[in-house]
Amino acid sequence: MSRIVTYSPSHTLVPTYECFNRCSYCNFRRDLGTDGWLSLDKAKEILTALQGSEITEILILSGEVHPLAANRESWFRHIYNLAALALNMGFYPHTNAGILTFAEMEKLKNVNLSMGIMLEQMTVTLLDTVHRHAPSKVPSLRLEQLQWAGELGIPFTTGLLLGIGETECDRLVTLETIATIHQRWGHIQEVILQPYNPGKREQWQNNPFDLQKLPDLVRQAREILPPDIVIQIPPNLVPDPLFLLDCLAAGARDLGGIGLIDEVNPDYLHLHPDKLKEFLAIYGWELKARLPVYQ
Ligand SMILES: O=c1nc2n(C[C@H](O)[C@H](O)[C@H](O)CO)c3cc(O)ccc3cc-2c(=O)[nH]1
Ligand SMILES: C[C@H]1O[C@@H](n2cnc3c(N)ncnc32)[C@H](O)[C@@H]1O
Ligand code: MET
Ligand code: SF4
Repeated sequence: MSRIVTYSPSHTLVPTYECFNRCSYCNFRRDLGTDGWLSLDKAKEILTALQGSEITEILILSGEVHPLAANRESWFRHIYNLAALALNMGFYPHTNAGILTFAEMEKLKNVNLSMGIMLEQMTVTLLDTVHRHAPSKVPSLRLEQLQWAGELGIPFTTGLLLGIGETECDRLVTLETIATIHQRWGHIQEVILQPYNPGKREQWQNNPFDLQKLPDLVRQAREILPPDIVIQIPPNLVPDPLFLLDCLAAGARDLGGIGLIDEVNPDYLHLHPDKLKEFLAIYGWELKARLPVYQ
């Protein structure tokens, strides 16, 4: 019998690429005033074209507006409207718009199946390096997001960004933090182990995370995290399929959202799920589509 690994057939909608943070590794953000908003009409056009396809999840991934900026309220309303539109058109929205207020999160819960925010790392010294110009990456703020999602009972995705200047010990601390949060509320569905990969647009241009280290980290994560949390590896960021197999052997069981473009890493294309399925089958793994909420 083959073992099962899942993925979510997904399409990403980007309300805006404009972001007041400047994470050094980001290939997604645009400066304020250089990108508009995705209109509801355009979104409707995109979603209409996706109806009847295999896509079930709409990932709403956004650049962020400062919490005190004059246009914060209209930015939030726009994200809400996009999620509501996707839901009304029969899709399952999953929003990651960075740091939200408790009230914003509570409202977005009504139009999302699940939501998420990456913890990145709990390491405060990164605020002197890659997160120097990114107030949204203060670890205590991100941790609070996980706690609020727990209080609100929102099925939640989080994860670690690997290779941004953290130590091996830092990674374990971040995993232990997620485990502790989950023990209290039980709402963390999946933890993404996301290797940093340099892209064409970013300032940083650092070396990619050493993939040799990934299977061992998956193994450690499997020991630290409660058994009902699924470990997710984005397959396009692990270009050597043999490493992907090693990650599965170490306990990873999900490949995340797979669509045409990975908006966060546009330089790294996804293999078509049919091709991935064929490849994995050779090694005794059955690739199965799932919804944004695990059964
Ligand atoms: O295809 C992607 N999906 C991303 N997802 C979606 C994820 O792979 C799953 O599709 C959803 O969590 C649904 O289970 C994220 C979700 C989050 O909550 C936080 C960060 C990410 C990051 C990515 C990403 O970089 N690429
Ligand atoms: C949406 C998530 O995408 C991740 N992210 C941002 N930039 C990169 C990159 N160059 N490589 C890999 N992941 C990245 C961060 O973890 C963010 O929280
Ligand atoms: N800005 C959000 C975050 O960093 C989500 C998109 S990142 C490309 O958490
Ligand atoms: S990673 Fe998210 S918060 Fe950081 S600059 Fe990019 S879009 Fe903004």
